[in-house]
Amino acid sequence: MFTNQYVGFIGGGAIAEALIRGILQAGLLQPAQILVNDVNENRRAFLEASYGVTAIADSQLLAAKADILFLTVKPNVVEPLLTTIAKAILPQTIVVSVAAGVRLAALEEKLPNNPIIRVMPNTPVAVGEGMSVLALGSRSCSEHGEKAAALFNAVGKTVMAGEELMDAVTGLSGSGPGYAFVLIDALADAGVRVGLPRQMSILLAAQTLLGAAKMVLETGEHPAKLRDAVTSPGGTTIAGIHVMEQRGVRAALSDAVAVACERSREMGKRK
Ligand SMILES: NC(=O)C1=CN([C@@H]2O[C@H](COP(=O)(O)OP(=O)(O)OC[C@H]3O[C@@H](n4cnc5c(N)ncnc54)[C@H](OP(=O)(O)O)[C@@H]3O)[C@@H](O)[C@H]2O)C=CC1
Ligand SMILES: O=C(O)[C@@H]1CCC=N1
Repeated sequence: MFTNQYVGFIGGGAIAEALIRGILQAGLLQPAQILVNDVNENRRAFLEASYGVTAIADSQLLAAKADILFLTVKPNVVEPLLTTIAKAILPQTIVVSVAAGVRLAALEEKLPNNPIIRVMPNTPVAVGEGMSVLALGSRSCSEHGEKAAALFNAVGKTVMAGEELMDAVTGLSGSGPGYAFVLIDALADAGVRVGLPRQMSILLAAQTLLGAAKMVLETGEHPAKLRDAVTSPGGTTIAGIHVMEQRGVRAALSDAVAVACERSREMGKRK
């Protein structure tokens, strides 16, 4: 599907690196097929040295070469960047924007000919366990969607959705690894508090969340049913869960997702 094709990234930061690492690890593309642009020369050199990809200092040159072009800059940089590359990009190039809050309509206005796809991935794409949600723009057909989905399927799970769900997706799975790292860190600290060595505690916390997540995905059971199976009557787990409920862990997570979703909405309104 990607033979003799170039995949370009403008913006070589955290999410671009996670995608490049995951895509190469999956063997979907060869390093020579990946082109990267970043304003920072050191960053370009780092990506070239670490992954064997080709760094291009001029974003217009990269845009002109890419068959699929990822926009992996911060949301406020997307529109000026599109003004810069609009004349250079070929009309058949598929543009994939991962910028939080940036609407398809705004992208399509700036690039009037290209098929555009808006995606919200997350950083676990770096280890093949990403969660990416794709929304097709008005000029994208199913073939464009399948091509983009193939890249994201290689680095995790993929769902197609309407753009109206993107702010909610951003609040849950886009930002979600951040919440999960806080939880793992907090559990690891808690383990240290009750006497576990630090490294062992981090392993126990991370593997426990990984195992629980895998059980939800593999059994298809409702998480509440799986939780019930851990909680022996009068036992340890129900004693711990009682404290979580008392301290509002559920409500805190609910508010975290709602506030992040709202933040994504606000970013979409910004001119
Ligand atoms: N990180 C995440 O978990 C996720 C991020 N996203 C989205 O991905 C995008 C990038 O986020 P993230 O990777 O975290 O951000 P980073 O700041 O890590 O990466 C952005 C990179 O782009 C560079 N840059 C800035 N301006 C330009 C330009 N005009 N041309 C080329 N490169 C430029 C930045 O350099 P400098 O720092 O010097 O300005 C930086 O290296 C955002 O829109 C975000 O919403 C989406 C899903 C998840
Ligand atoms: O924090 C952010 O704005 C980006 C979007 C989703 C995850 N990181």
